[in-house]
Amino acid sequence: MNALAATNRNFRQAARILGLDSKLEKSLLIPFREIKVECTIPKDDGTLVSYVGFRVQHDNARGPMKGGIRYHPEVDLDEVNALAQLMTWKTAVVDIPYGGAKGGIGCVPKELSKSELERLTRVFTQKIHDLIGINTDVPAPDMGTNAQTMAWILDEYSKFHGHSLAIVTGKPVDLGGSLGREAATGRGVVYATEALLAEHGKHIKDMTFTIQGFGNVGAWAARIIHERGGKVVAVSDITGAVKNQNGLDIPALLNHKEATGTLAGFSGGDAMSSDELLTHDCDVLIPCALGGVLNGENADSVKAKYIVEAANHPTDPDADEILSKKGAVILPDIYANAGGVTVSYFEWVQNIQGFMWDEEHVNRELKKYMTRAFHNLKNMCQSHNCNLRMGAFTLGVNRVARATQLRGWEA
Ligand SMILES: NC(=O)C1=CN([C@@H]2O[C@H](COP(=O)(O)OP(=O)(O)OC[C@H]3O[C@@H](n4cnc5c(N)ncnc54)[C@H](OP(=O)(O)O)[C@@H]3O)[C@@H](O)[C@H]2O)C=CC1
Ligand SMILES: O=C(O)CCC(=O)C(=O)O
Repeated sequence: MNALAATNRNFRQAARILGLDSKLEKSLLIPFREIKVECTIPKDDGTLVSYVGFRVQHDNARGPMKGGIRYHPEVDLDEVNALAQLMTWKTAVVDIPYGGAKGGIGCVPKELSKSELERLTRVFTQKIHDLIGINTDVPAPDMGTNAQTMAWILDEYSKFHGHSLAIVTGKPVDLGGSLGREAATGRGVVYATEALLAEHGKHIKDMTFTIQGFGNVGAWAARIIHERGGKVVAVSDITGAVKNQNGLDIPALLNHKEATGTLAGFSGGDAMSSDELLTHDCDVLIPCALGGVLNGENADSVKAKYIVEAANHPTDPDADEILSKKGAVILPDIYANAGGVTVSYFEWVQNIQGFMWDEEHVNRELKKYMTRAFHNLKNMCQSHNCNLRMGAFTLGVNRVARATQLRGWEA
């Protein structure tokens, strides 16, 4: 089952639990707008190459649509649709005044030079600039994109619409970005993990962690867990994995990755295959890379008791079922990784106010939003007798449904 079919299925189950009217259910499922554009750029050697870019705007009942832009070879319309829909429920789960959107370009960013990436980003922005906006749709980084990508979008968009700081979030701090946004998704994952573990009478410092992906989200999550005394026993990137049952020296690993661009060759641990990482012995598994990595083939071998979904849609429905039968506890993506979009909201607010918050204030507010959302989602689990994923879906879907009804948008 692909990401869109799985997301639709979770939404329909939540709609049933909430007893939503079938017309409202249908209208919440259909995306507001799907954009598909051709982006042709000259490569550095002068040859022309074309890429396909997408932006799916899923729902705007609760506010401007919000979501990242992904550069990855597997990006297609279905995947972007699923991710856009997840953004709608995610912004509602943490109760920030946004709808959901997502974008992407099917490309291999590591095979493009910096100037090719800049041209591609600028052409994509030229193709979508009149369909995004500070009060309509605000992009941000996702896999394969970063603060520099957002700076190019801001600059290109501003050529058409005048200086527009709030058109993207996750920008460089020197160009109106928020302090704390770069770390926010990983930090939010840690706050979410703390809230979950506290429910079970446990603490990060007594637990072992395995982390798939060592990019923005994975590296920040690892760093903060390590700072809090948690033992990170294995991590992976696209080249493979490294393990150490006594706990990896995360600052040394960050330096190694920064210096060499890879985890391979790190002397403070033993190499392991990426596939083995997911079934490695640990208390908490945190997928921070691609979707669908936990599936019917490997779920039964997963040893972690807690799975914290820092990636979007890392667990397919087969794995969901197998893991819950085994007694694993899954903290779902639309809550667990919502720290990024929450601090994106703080960035947008700061840009609109023309006033910058200090980092302590950002982190304090982030903790407040993540902790409150956890309690709200637990309440949904109790009142509907459902697991954490359905607790999060019912919480998010219910808020969007209410906003839709209040606006009088019901069919
Ligand atoms: N950035 C954000 O604010 C948010 C991101 N997310 C989600 O978190 C996930 C990660 O995003 P982000 O950290 O931004 O992305 P990045 O591009 O910064 O990092 C992705 C990481 O995944 C690794 N990776 C890619 N393929 C594999 C693989 N097959 N096996 C193991 N590792 C792999 C990459 O390896 P290498 O380093 O070798 O390239 C890299 O370390 C995505 O699902 C994204 O949607 C969710 C909310 C917000
Ligand atoms: O920060 C944002 O606006 C969106 C981040 C994102 O794409 C996500 O949460 O999946």
